Amino acid sequence: MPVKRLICITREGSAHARACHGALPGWDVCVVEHPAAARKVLSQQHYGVGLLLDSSDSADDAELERFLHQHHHVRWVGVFDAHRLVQPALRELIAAHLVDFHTLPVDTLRLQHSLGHAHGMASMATRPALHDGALRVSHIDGASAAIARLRSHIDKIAAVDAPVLICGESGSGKELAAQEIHLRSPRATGPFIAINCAAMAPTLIHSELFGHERGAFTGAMRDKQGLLEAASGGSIFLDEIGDLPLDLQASLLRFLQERVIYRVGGTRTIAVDARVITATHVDLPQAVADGRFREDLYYRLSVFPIRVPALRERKEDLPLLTDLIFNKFASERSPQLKGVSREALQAMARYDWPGNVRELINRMRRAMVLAEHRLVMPEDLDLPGVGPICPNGVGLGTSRLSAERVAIGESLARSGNNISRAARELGVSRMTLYRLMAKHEISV
Ligand SMILES: Nc1ncnc2c1ncn2[C@@H]1O[C@H](COP(=O)(O)OP(=O)(O)OP(=O)(O)O)[C@@H](O)[C@H]1O
Repeated sequence: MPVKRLICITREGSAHARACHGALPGWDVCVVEHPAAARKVLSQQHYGVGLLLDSSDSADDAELERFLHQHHHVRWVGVFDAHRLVQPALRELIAAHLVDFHTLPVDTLRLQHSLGHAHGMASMATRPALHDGALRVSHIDGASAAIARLRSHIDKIAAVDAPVLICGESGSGKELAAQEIHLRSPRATGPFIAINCAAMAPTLIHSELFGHERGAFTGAMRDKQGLLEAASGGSIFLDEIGDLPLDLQASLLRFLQERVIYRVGGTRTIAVDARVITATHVDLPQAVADGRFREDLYYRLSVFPIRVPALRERKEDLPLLTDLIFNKFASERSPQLKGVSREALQAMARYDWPGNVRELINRMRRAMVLAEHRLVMPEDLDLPGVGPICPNGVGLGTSRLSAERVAIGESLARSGNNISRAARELGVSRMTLYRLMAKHEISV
């Protein structure tokens, strides 16, 4: 039987602590004296269950509240002096953060029972593939076939030292993909420099990218290295490349052909060894056709074109991404909030996410702060045009289809795309699940 691990916050030497330890056979207990010490332990090791023992000093409650808020993954059980239970702050803390509580003197059998229950619940919630850093191969999260394809492209492209052009809608993860290419490439130990060409003033962009020599223009008091030079040995990511002014397109083309640059006002060539990764959310071939983008540069940049799929094309990733966002921003959430409701996930699946993952992050963060229930509800997300499951104009058939698709997507995500496990969980045969996946165009 696997050892059950427990982190226990208690004052050393307390009689209650000794009594409780003796009463917990089968548990591997890590005892710490205060939340700060527990924080350190939890940053290094995973504990599913925690015990707050004999915290008889109400002056510590605010710190304890902050700590519990941050460590909501742990199922906490508390043991308190009965007379403290009249204190409103402690009552709120128990209601918001604990799965069970006991009063002193503790009934050890009952305590064992609630810790066992907490352990069972914690093990249900564990997703090793998400929590174990060693298993994470990418920080582009998603279990959909579209993301698997993207990761596989990135793997291949990373190894080859040629320009990459990343296309995709705003907020879909183009910069993340660029970082991933860099991190998986032989240049990973070199710099990764990201620039948004649309955000830079046209008058500055030339000297920012290529640098300048002293006296090149008014205010150029000394020589300055440009971002391309700074990226030597690593990669430079030029976001919104479609917005690069035409004269700079010529300079960039020259750099790609000759691997040398001229600083503004300079006459000597400087060799630069930087991989160029570019991204655009506009249709570059159209920009070429309109004369806004050089055709020769387009072909140079798009040796390896990759496309980051929009979130609406991979809605089966929503439960997993939502879960990750919830955990990442858990410290900002309203205290009573424990997770995201099935209804909210269903509403998300009916929304098209024009702002993609960035919009999902923003809506979730807002919902987590403003939510008034234990779970994020559809109304907390405030999704435009997404009414209740069966609003006017959306028939039962459509609602059923959408719910079916979400349920399949969630189940596949939970089972790590294991068809047999997902089919068992959904209560259908593997054949039926394959048929339903084909119907909803879900692939793993
Ligand atoms: N698959 C993903 N997994 C985890 N986080 C993601 C994923 N895709 C995007 N994000 C997150 O969404 C946000 C937007 O991503 P990113 O900046 O890479 O998008 P972008 O396509 O470059 O946007 P823009 O076109 O506006 O520059 C970031 O916080 C990023 O970490």
